Amino acid sequence: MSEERYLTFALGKGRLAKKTLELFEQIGITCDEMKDKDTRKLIFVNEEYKLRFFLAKSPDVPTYVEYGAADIGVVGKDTILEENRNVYEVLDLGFGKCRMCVCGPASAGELLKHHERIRVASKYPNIAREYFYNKKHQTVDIIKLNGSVELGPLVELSDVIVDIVETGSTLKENGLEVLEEVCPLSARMIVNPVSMQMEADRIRKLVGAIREQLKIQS
Ligand SMILES: Nc1ncnc2c1ncn2[C@@H]1O[C@H](COP(=O)(O)OP(=O)(O)OP(=O)(O)O)[C@@H](O)[C@H]1O
Ligand SMILES: O=P(O)(O)OC[C@H]1O[C@H](OP(=O)(O)OP(=O)(O)O)[C@H](O)[C@@H]1O
Repeated sequence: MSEERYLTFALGKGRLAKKTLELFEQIGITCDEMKDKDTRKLIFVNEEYKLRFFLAKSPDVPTYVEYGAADIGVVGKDTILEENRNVYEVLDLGFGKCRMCVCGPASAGELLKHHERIRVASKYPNIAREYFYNKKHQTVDIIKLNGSVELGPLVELSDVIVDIVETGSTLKENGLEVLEEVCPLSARMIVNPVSMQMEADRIRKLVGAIREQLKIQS
């Protein structure tokens, strides 16, 4: 009889990782080694269930999953939309809730209303392009930034930004506001299409257990 292969998980580093591991713990899947903040180890194994976990930069998670280097990934919907990889999105995990929004000074509202050719700064150029060109049919100039995107309008690099809003405090502290909502976001589970077939039973059981756990919590 062939030995069961490891099911590999790629988890986005940062805000979502802790919640993801908590959720796995609630359904009995533990990986204590991963909690050690000082470790330089990259891959963690749960021998009992034949699982492997690794943390990766969020935008790389859909890449690992598309190529099958990971069977399953957990990442924000923003990253899924931006990276547009060939993966199945199987579950909304319900945490990491926030919104993708067009933000700027109140005065930029007029520029949006009149479909002016504005400058849009964003860490998410593909989401910004999809929204302005395909949804709003508005020609804009998109400027890619890698963080602290709110600086864009403050230093006049851009008229508006497309960025994540959670509590709204970053906007408020910088005299900016939400002008339009692009879409709601939360953490999602994604699966490699081949793994979905080859490991159908294990993945179905896992997704079922998580879904039940999420129901209990809500
Ligand atoms: N306030 C928030 N700001 C950013 N992301 C948020 C927020 N709230 C929830 N999220 C979700 O958490 C995910 C991870 O965000 P986080 O900033 O921790 O990691 P990241 O995208 O890898 O960023 P970086 O590498 O720049 O730190 C986001 O992709 C998003 O789906
Ligand atoms: O509505 P809020 O609760 O204020 O959260 C939104 C802020 O958090 C994120 O930035 P992050 O902290 O990830 O840093 P970054 O700007 O370097 O990406 C996001 O890009 C906003 O700036």
